[in-house]
Amino acid sequence: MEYSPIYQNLHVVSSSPVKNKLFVFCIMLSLWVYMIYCCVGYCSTMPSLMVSTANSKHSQHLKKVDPNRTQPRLHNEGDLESEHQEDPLDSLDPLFGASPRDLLNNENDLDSRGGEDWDEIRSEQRTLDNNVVSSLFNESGPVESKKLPQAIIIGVKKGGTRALLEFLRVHPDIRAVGAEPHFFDRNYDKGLEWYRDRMPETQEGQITMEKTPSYYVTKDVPARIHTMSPDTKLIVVVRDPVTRAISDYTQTRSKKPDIPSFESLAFKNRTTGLIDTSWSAVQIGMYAKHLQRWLQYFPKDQLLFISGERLISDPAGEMTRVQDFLGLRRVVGHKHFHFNPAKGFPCLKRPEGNSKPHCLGKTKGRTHPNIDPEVVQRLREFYQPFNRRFYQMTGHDFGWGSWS
Ligand SMILES: Nc1ncnc2c1ncn2[C@@H]1O[C@H](COP(=O)(O)OS(=O)(=O)O)[C@@H](OP(=O)(O)O)[C@H]1O
Repeated sequence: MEYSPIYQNLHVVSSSPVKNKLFVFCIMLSLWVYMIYCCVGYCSTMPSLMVSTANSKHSQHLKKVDPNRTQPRLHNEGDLESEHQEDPLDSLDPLFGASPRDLLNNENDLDSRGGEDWDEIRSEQRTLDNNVVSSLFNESGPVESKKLPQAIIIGVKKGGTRALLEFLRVHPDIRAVGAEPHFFDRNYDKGLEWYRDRMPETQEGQITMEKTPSYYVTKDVPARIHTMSPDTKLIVVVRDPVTRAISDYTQTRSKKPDIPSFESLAFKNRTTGLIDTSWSAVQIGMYAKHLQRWLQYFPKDQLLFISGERLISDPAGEMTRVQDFLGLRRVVGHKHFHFNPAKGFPCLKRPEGNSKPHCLGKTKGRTHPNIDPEVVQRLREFYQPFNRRFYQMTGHDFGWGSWS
């Protein structure tokens, strides 16, 4: 017989019961060390015990990873329409008339593709739950099915909609599609079954959600959502309309660096100070106008307005309002947020463990260009009556100016 060192070694090990036991003991020891390592949060490849109690209770039922989710990608970290400027609220109605001049083309908005940034924190939790807990249940598991959304984040563009959706997706009773389906504005002819198919599977008691910020300003959308279900809960993240317009412009410029300056787009006539309300970046911020349309179809208490500013300064407080509005347990709170001073934003963290918080990617929080202060001031004056009306309609002062 040929000499084989492997055979020899195996033979030696298997022939000695003491060595055999030692071998098994070493393997067991390594496994235990690895498990402990995982439990304290340093491991992302093994089932973790870091899931919150509330999460684990619900996620027991989660047998599948959301097929709609993108794969994890980590990141560490006055009416001047007429020159007379009487009452802008009475005389302006851009959305019922001509379509906005959309130099800020949304079609290729990176955000439409979904919140890749924070997928890892959720999919990790849920996949692990699936692995560990599903084995404790019967083979077939609880029934899952795709449902039309019962709640939708309808706007506004650049308000903080992605952050809100990602915060909500931490909640075990919410399943949301990451990408923006744009069903009620761009894909309506595809039918409700197409729309339903975009949704993640849910179990009894879970809420299905999506976000498409252009809904808030699109003329036909309120009627269409009402036709789908008059009970749909609607969430709007609003932000100072001047900052929102600049953010909107910044996003477009990042894709089309050659576009004209903000100042030249904002005015119809810079000398007279006439604001160009046909520019979508200006038009979107006339929140009161858009709200009028929604209130023709939905009662006020079916809409929740979240402050984009507070979503940054007090994410837990705003999340409490949203969870209450949706009739959910208050699961997402202070312990899920870590403020990242370098980014200037709250990032999501696991309640336990010491893994790194997860922040939104670099398409959020871009540096805004410096805009001529006179132009900013003129825009503030322009929005003043719209803001005031919006505060009256919502019963909430969002604090976007000293006049309030
Ligand atoms: N936690 C957290 N992390 C990062 N960014 C945050 C966060 N909360 C709110 N924001 C603000 O969200 C702004 C983008 O808004 P949206 O997500 O609604 O944009 S989009 O319409 O979906 O493109 C984005 O606007 P810009 O700062 O102008 O880029 C952010 O200010």
